[in-house]
Amino acid sequence: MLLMFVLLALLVIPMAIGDAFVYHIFITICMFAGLATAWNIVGGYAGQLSLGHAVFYGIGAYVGMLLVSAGITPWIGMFAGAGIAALVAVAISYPCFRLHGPFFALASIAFLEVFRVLALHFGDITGGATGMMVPLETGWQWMIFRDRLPSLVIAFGLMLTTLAVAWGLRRHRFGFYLVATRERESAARSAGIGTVRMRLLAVAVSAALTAMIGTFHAMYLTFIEPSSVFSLTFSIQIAMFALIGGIGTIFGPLVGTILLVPLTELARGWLGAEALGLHGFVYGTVLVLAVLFMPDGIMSALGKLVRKRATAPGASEGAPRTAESVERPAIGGAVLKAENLDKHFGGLHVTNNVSFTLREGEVLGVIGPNGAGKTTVFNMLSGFLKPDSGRVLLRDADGEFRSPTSPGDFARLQLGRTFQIVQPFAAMTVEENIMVGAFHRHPRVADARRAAREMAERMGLSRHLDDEARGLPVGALKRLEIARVMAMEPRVLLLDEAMAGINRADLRQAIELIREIRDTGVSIIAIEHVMQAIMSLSDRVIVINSGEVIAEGEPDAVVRDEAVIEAYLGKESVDAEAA
Ligand SMILES: Nc1ncnc2c1ncn2[C@@H]1O[C@H](COP(=O)(O)OP(=O)(O)OP(=O)(O)O)[C@@H](O)[C@H]1O
Repeated sequence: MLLMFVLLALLVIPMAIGDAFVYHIFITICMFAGLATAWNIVGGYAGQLSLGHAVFYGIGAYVGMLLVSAGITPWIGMFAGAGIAALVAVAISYPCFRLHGPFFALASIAFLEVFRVLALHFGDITGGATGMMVPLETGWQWMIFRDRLPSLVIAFGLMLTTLAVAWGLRRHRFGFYLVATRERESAARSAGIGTVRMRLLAVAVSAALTAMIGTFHAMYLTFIEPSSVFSLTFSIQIAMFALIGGIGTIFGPLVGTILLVPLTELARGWLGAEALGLHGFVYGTVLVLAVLFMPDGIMSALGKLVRKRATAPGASEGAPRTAESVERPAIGGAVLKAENLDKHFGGLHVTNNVSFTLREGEVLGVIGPNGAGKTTVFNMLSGFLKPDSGRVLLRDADGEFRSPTSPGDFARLQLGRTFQIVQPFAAMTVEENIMVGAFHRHPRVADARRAAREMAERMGLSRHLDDEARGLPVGALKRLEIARVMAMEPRVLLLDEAMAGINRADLRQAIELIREIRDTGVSIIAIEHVMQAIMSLSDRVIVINSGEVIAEGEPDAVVRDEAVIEAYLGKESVDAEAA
């Protein structure tokens, strides 16, 4: 409601005042709000801090201008520019996505400089440093007007389009995937998300929208030249509006722009004549204050003020729901086979000829001293590491054995894994975290939400549904990790120290929970140091020491094995005595 009012005001206020300068300010607000919102799809949702977004704005401006010079309307030029910008965005972002944080930002600045130099160099086409001017034909066809009102209407329309795209994206599965990728790339990959593809899509959409606004703005200014179009200051301004308003939020960039653009323009208007540069000082002071007092942006600060952490009606108090007792299915044939897995890290032989089989409906415990290579085996069983030799075979739903290679392939074959150090999507709510897993089986948002709520109830997380994952206690975080994976409805579940660091009450619940999961027919491999859990859950145990399987069998037999006592259990009891 408030948003409608604000948006309407952007159109009505300049019309009511009718002053050309006021029109100019509001056109600038709409343009920057659109640009900052488009930037936020990459910088906020996907977490790639681009400081070179003026590249796409410039492509839109130049393509539009060149086509107008050839007698083609900017309404077509706008889409041509968007298409070219999207292609350029994919081409230059693909190699840069390996870079994170400041390195990605630096690379984006480098590309901006390359485009500025190219525009100067190909002066025959772009007019070089002299710039390009539109042929002064007015009318809707050329997007050039004597009055300011039509330009405001177009800028407003472009801003609304961009906001609608950003809003739709964030609420769509794609938006969840983008934010999950930003928060924890490995957890996102284990949920079957093609993280590189997601980022490329984001950058393409963002670049296309930015270029469309670029075409419009070139027509509005009627003149462009390389240093003002491919400008670092301009790029930083776009990012700054989004950062101050609330990076990653849907409407933060709009709010940031509405507050900062009038301030810049008015300060320039009022103070520019009095004292040269003073407007920059005023603007800078406001930025510093905003960063000091609202480091996560205005929208986050407002969100914290109004957020009510309401308890969902009928929510359980944190204990996993006890399921009606289901008869445990009989253990079946092989479902996963590790064959002669060998892995080196430099000179370190981390796993040596590791082979074992997991059978359907079985719980296979994996124990061994710290640094034995257990997690490395898990990483090979889930596609995060490629073995130097050997292979992993996973049975698909039709009973055929396949040899998947990437985490996405493993996820598609219904293998889910947790991580030794929990990997929640910290800035997402508990519900959203579980939805990321649920999308695997339920592509529609409403279905995924329903499945996530059911899973939260089963895991005793209902009380926390609307809480951000970053604030959860350890026990709940461990349950959330399992909930996200279970929402994928896996047939094979890999648990990496799911019970480390939890208290006794939580431990009993966790053991019960894993029994329930097992009784639904899921085959489980669990790395665990908590012997109580290993002894009460495992049907079989394998012991890994120095990268080799040194024992395998029923839990009671394995713990009496001399080699196991020597390598693992004995050492632990000596440690316990010493403590
Ligand atoms: N990416 C890597 N690069 C180099 N060495 C690694 C890498 N990952 C693991 N290692 C080393 O490989 C060995 C096995 O590590 P791994 O994490 O598989 O052991 P673990 O049995 O899971 O231990 P823990 O019980 O402590 O988790 C260790 O010596 C570790 O330092």
